[in-house]
Amino acid sequence: MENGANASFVNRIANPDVSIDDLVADPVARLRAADPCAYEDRGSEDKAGLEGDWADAPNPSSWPGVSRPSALRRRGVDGRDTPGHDEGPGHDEGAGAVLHRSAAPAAPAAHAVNPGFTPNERITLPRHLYGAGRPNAAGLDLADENSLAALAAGVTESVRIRWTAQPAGGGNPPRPVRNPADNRDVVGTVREAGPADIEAALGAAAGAAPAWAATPAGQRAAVLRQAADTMEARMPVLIGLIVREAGKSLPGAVAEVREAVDFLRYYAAEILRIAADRPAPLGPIGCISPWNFPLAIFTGQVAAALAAGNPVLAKPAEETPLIAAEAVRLLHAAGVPHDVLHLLPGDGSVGAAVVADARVNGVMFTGSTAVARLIQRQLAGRLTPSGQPVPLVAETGGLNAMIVDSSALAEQVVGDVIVSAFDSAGQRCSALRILCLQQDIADRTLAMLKGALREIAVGCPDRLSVDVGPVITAEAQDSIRGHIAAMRARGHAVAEAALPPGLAHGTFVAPTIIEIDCIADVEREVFGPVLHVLRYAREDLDRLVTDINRSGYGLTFGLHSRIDETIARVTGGIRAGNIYVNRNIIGAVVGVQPFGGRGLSGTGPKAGGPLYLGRLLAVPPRTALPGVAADVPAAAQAYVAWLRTQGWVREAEQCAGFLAYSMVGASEALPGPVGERNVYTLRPRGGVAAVAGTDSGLLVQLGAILATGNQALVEEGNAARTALAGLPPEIAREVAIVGAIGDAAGLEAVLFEGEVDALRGLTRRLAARDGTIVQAQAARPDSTVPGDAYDLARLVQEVSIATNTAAAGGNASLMAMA
Ligand SMILES: NC(=O)c1ccc[n+]([C@@H]2O[C@H](COP(=O)([O-])OP(=O)(O)OC[C@H]3O[C@@H](n4cnc5c(N)ncnc54)[C@H](O)[C@@H]3O)[C@@H](O)[C@H]2O)c1
Ligand SMILES: N[C@@H](CCC=O)C(=O)O
Repeated sequence: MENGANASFVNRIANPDVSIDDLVADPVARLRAADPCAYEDRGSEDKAGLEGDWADAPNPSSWPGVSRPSALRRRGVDGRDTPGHDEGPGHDEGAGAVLHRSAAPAAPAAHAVNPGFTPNERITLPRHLYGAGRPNAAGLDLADENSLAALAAGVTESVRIRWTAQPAGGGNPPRPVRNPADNRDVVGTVREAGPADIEAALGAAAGAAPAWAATPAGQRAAVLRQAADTMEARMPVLIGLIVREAGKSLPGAVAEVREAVDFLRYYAAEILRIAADRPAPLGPIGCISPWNFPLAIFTGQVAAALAAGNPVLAKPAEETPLIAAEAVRLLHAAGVPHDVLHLLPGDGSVGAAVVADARVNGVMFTGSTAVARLIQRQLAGRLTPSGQPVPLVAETGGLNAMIVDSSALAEQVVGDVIVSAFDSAGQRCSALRILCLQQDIADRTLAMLKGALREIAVGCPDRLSVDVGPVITAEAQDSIRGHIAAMRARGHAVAEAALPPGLAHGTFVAPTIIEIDCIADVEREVFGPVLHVLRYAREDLDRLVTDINRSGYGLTFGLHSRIDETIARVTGGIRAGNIYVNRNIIGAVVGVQPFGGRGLSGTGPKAGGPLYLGRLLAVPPRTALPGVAADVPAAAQAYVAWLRTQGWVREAEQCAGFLAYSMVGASEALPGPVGERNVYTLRPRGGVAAVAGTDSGLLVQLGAILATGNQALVEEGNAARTALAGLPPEIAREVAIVGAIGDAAGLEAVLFEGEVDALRGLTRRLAARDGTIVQAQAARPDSTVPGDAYDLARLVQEVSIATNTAAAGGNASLMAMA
């Protein structure tokens, strides 16, 4: 079964009703017999491009465009006369006609090929993967001619629409939004928000906060679900807009709409899950999003904030305001009141004005690490009405690596690497930046990668044949090209794909591979189609993991290996939020692979994960993951016992509560497709500072820190430190006495108890630091319930591990089914 037995073959070989003759029958002959017209007249185009290389990849997450009908090469999916592009035959035909004539035949239904076929009831249908309460977002089969006809009609409609984006107040004079694949194509116009628009939106949002907070969770969830249904139904039109405004490929745009729909349904389900706690919202939230997921991330932030009962000031990226405006129109139409959700298009200055306003009680930001730090500095010193530092959820960039050892299957590695590095023209925070190949297999794998590089089709992404579209702006293009030129000048070997002619009006960058000598050769996140490749010796594996961790980023990480011990060792040692084993490292699915990083890559909580809504509430639910078994460290238990022996009765009670509510060490398998195992796990964060004005406060903080498996960092100048005298050695080991908290290495979070002015000062000191964004959490002054003084969810590190279980020898879980 090793090496390439696919799941259906494995399933059939285990079926006693399938004869040997049937099993070994030629599948092509079988298809022809089922539909004599199938595969006629496709000639040599069937073998063109990547299709032949990847079509059999067993990974369910392989490049979504691989099954595209290659007969559509060089032809706009909407039949539009796209200027400057090579027009294939028939470009002047109507869209439906073009697609109808050139699309691949729809695959015959399974029962037509195999008359005895009945679906296995134990294999969940895609729509029901996440249970009855949350339908999976519908996809769009780009190899099916009916789907393509619907897509063509939607895209054509999308081209006819005069897309606009503006704030409710009217905004500044209009400016055109151009297609990055062809700057002569004006997609629509945006009126950016001016100071009066921002002020009006903030005033209205603050005024609307009580009513939205009082709206029952069920009603808010219903509105989000309605928006999800509308968005799903409108998928083809939205795809047309996303492709033109953001330069996304057609498969990428399908995934984008699906992710947005999933976010809406996920957060609707989540608010219902925790509604019994009657969670109180924070108040107006600023949602600031990037251009690279202009619908999904924009919608995800907004949906979460709305679900939690907060009004929203939504600031999309300046490059992609049109799709954001359409999402807001859909949400308003679904029932979100206009004074609750405000679109504020504009550049960073609009975002900065929202962040600066005292009425804003939380900020959700996705974008660069540098801007996240600016926002933290702007928020420093401000507190919410409940006396907490204003929450900042920042999801930022990554220097993502993949390690491939000599046991990995080269063909599978190459497919996963090409997708990870070059899908979306490398413009994903999750994209693979550094590939680490074990020396023994490096030459062969690199040769295969360079071969695959030559096969990547770069071009205008409105064509199904195109794998890689433009980068977002001329500025981005210059910056990426500058990096490639600088690496070449430094003597690194560079291999570039060829750019086809006819792309002069777009901002394209050829997919590129650069060989490097060490991780430190890559100094920053290069946000484009550039893959760095490093060779390592087998005996240096641990050092390599350390070097990757040392970069300070921690977003995605990949490992290709067939050796279980290596998988356990590397996934246990790597510090990344999303870990992928024997598959590609992009395309996290909402609720399946909760997404987000650590260190320079983000603050958490993970988007599309169970802790997310808690951060958008004034008082988060105490038990974010009911029913999961934590693994509370022995030192934490011993600490509670010690407190009791010392007569700290109230403190011992509070800390015993922490033991009950700690989630550290918990692991949960999340639902997903067969052939993949998705485990969500909670690890200790690392160093957590205890900053307390009283002995009692410090003792309670220590209980929270130990209950979550972290190391306590206590300032040597802290007068309350004397309360820790006499700690038994097994507990004292978990406490480090440090100089200034702000300078402490490994600092991940801070617990605070004391005066308001001291808290304000602390937030300013934390914001002034470089490196990881560290936030403080103040003790709840009104806390009377044991385990309630601090939100323990903020002291754990969420990690998602997705493993392709079908990578070695087919899908064993299917084979094991009766
Ligand atoms: N971790 C994730 O989930 C994730 C997802 C997508 C993108 N990213 C990261 O985003 C970056 C690319 O996106 P980008 O170029 O749009 O990022 P960016 O930081 O330049 O901009 C992001 C948003 O912040 C706004 N902004 C800029 N300056 C601001 C300020 N001073 N105050 C408030 N808002 C301000 C921008 O207008 C935009 O809306 C990459 O680094 C990528 O890795 C991360
Ligand atoms: N969630 C997306 C990346 C978002 C950032 O760009 C992925 O998993 O590929």
